[in-house]
Amino acid sequence: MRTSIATVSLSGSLTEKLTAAARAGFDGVEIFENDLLASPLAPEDIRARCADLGLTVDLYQPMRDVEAVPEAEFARNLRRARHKFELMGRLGADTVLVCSSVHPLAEDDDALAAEQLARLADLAQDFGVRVAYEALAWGRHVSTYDHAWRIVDTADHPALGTCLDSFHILSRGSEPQDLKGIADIPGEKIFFLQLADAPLLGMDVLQWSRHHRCFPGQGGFDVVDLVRRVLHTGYDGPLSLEVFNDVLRQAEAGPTAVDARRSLLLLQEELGIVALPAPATPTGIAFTEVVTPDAEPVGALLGSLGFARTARHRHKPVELWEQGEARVLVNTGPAALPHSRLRSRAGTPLDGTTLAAIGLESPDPAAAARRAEALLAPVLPRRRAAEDAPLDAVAAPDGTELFLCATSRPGLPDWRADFEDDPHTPAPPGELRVDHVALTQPWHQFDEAVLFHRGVLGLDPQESVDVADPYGLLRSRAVTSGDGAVRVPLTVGAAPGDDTAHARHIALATDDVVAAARRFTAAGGRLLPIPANYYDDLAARFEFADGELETYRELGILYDRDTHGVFRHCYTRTVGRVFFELVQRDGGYRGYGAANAPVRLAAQHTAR
Ligand SMILES: O=C(O)c1ccc(O)c(O)c1
Ligand SMILES: [Mg+2]
Repeated sequence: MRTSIATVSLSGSLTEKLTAAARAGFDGVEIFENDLLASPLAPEDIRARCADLGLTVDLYQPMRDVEAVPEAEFARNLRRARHKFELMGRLGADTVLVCSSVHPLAEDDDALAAEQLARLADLAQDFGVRVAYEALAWGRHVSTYDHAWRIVDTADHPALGTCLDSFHILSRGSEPQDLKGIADIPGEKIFFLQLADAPLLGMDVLQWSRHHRCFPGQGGFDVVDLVRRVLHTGYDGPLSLEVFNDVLRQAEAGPTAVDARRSLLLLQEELGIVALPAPATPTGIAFTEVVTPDAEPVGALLGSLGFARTARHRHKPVELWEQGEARVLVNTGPAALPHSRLRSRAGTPLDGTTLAAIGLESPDPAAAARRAEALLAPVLPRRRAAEDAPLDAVAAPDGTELFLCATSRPGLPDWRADFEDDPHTPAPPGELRVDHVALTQPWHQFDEAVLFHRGVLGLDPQESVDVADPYGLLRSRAVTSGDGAVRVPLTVGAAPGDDTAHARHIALATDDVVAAARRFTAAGGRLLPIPANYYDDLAARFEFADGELETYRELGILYDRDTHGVFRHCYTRTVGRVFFELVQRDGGYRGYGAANAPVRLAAQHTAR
């Protein structure tokens, strides 16, 4: 099906919006009136620009407060409409959206609304234009799609149809009986279909619509079900995204358009109208990769955690550190350089150390890369050098490199083959494995990141939680594989220069966090000190065995429980923007210690 996007969903000038939409592969656009009014381009130039970019102008919108008004008022509306229909001819747009009136003079009179909309449609017809009437969820008298359709049906005019908008419909209720009426609308009378999702918030519907819409798959509405119902009517117009969102208004148009189109591809895949390579959900973490200008502090930290440097890359400045099943690459190559230009909030240069890549163990690396590419993820060069193994890798929205790995699997390229073992240092027999890898995200990319990890990698998003940081509020949402072998909490919300809240971390699972913490400190490692107040509160909330709480207090071990089990965890100091966590997950505990995160974040700010 054709896909379209409303210019209001993208930031920048009209030209920037059009370019971004075309580059992301959209077939058309809805031109929002304000974008046209603010553009220095004449309508004919906009039309030509769209044609050059391969875009059709699928809708001009909105016309407001047209119907069910006193005759003198309606005469003025027709005059206004004539101007707009002329403009649409110059623009090359054949459909105009009229949203249901919020005008104080509008009357609760369906017959009048139908009669006036028919007269509007008469005029539109003279200009070769069609009118699509849409119920705003907060319309004064018409606020539901079935009411708007009844009026259109009564008007019975070939140039008048309805526009369905998933937000207005689903924000008012999405029980099957609320949606049954869609089947009664003939497909050819649905002139347009606008799609938006939204998080389920208990708030005023106008504010919800104007500030919190998101792309399908990023909120809580069942947009797929709605579109399926609309397609059953025979509707064959475009699937068009109309997302009013405060964050997207500030984000760059190019990446937003890609995010938008990925959302539509996934929606069409669910509907069975687009075939994409099937997801090959990762089965484990093969490695994590830290880039750093100086391998020494990272190596010292890894050493205290019981890791040993077991191998080196054959032609790149990359070391492999191993302990148990956990593997960390330490890369001091050119990738480490751009980060060294980062500045902290205080303006001081940041240590560029960061977690820049993850190796995901994949059941089928090539297929996983094909799916990622089909979903518009940048595919990274398969070989960095002629001698390297041809590895499949793609970039996540934030630039994190995701290597799709087949570790020690015969017949498939093996990242491990690029490393030469140090004959003197075998991997230590430790017990650590990666429990989770926490990836902080740029503030404007959270919804995109969650959709990417779900749609591209096949990971399941978990509940979203808010975490208080001393200098902001962070939102955190983990994406996981069904068996928990891959767990990636995504976090966002910190000011860009806040290096504490932006630090990423690798959590290592152990069966005995007290023993692991003691080994770490005995090896010279320093754990993050946790305030005494925290332990006083723990004593109030839980009962502990004799001496247990004292041990946690002494080491800085945090404690949490859910309905399944118990979580004990502690943190190393931070190097640049990377730290480690030791975790003990017992009895099927599902979370990540979110209840403790505010204390941890405050302690990390203090430690800096
Ligand atoms: O918020 C609004 O005014 C508005 C305008 C046009 C639309 O298509 C819509 O869904 C909402
Ligand atoms: Mg709309």
